[in-house]
Amino acid sequence: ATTQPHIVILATGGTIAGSAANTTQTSGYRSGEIGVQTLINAVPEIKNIARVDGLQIANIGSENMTSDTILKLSQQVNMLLARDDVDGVVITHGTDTLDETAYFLNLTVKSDKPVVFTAAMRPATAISADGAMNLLEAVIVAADPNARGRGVMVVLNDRIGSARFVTKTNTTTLDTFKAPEQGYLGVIVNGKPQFETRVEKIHTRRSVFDVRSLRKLPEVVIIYGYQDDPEYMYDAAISHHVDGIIYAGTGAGSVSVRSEAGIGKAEKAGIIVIRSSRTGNGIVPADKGQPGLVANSLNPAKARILLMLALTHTKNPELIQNYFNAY
Ligand SMILES: NC(=O)C[C@H](N)C(=O)O
Repeated sequence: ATTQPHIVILATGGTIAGSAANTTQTSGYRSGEIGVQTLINAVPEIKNIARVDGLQIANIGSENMTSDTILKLSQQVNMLLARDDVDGVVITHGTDTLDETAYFLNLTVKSDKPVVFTAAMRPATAISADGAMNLLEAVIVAADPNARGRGVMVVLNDRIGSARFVTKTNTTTLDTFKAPEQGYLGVIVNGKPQFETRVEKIHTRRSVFDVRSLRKLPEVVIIYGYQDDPEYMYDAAISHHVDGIIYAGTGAGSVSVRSEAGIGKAEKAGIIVIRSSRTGNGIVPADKGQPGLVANSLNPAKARILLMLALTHTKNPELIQNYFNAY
């Protein structure tokens, strides 16, 4: 069995490690209760696929994930994948902010070896809990040589999604991770991954972003656009000396007169502002006369991740826009 691939499972918490008072409870339970070794022991089938080690990074609901923790996670994954005796990693994570951490690693992992995020929608204590199959399928993908070089992946519900594109689209259902525009990278059928597409956007080894010795990420906040949205949200961001603002804009990133005034003030204060869309799909065009830079097809939360990384390199708006077009 020494010829089996060696996969390291890094656990951060979430519903996959959640526990509820009874078998029918699927909300209001506690996330991040069960340790990584218990998660692994619950899926003995993993032994047929790979030799696995577990590492507990955190045990939290992903609404409490922080920039400091994702930075440390990326550094840990880079160290693991640099080792000849590690073939891939699986990361268990809460679904609520999984797309943010996965996209951060998609931009900062310097390796072609597979990095696979997985999670669950039902706590481990529920009937038909999805965590065990998701963990097994994540290990299957991480152990597959054909999974190399595809960027960071998200495996849930028999699908392989790209961290660049998939996001949580439903509050409670099992098939919540989707990318309506771009679809999936592939599927897992009867324990075998079948890859169908590749991502064009730059990721992992080709990404210019290197956080291996970075101590702290810049601070970027998100301001939501809606009817009567007040200018004082921008005043608050400016007085807190944030480094960047993502505008989660209406429609194709349209800006109210009040937001326009706020964005103008923020830019005068040296803050980079990116217009994205609250619709969750489509590209925000860089129309003349509109303030700020544009997020391309990144949702507001992922645009925040890329802006934090871009700001570790430059404050030059043209260069930052180039990153948003390419990543
Ligand atoms: N399904 C989940 O994992 C939700 C949970 N609140 C989390 O993100 O940690």
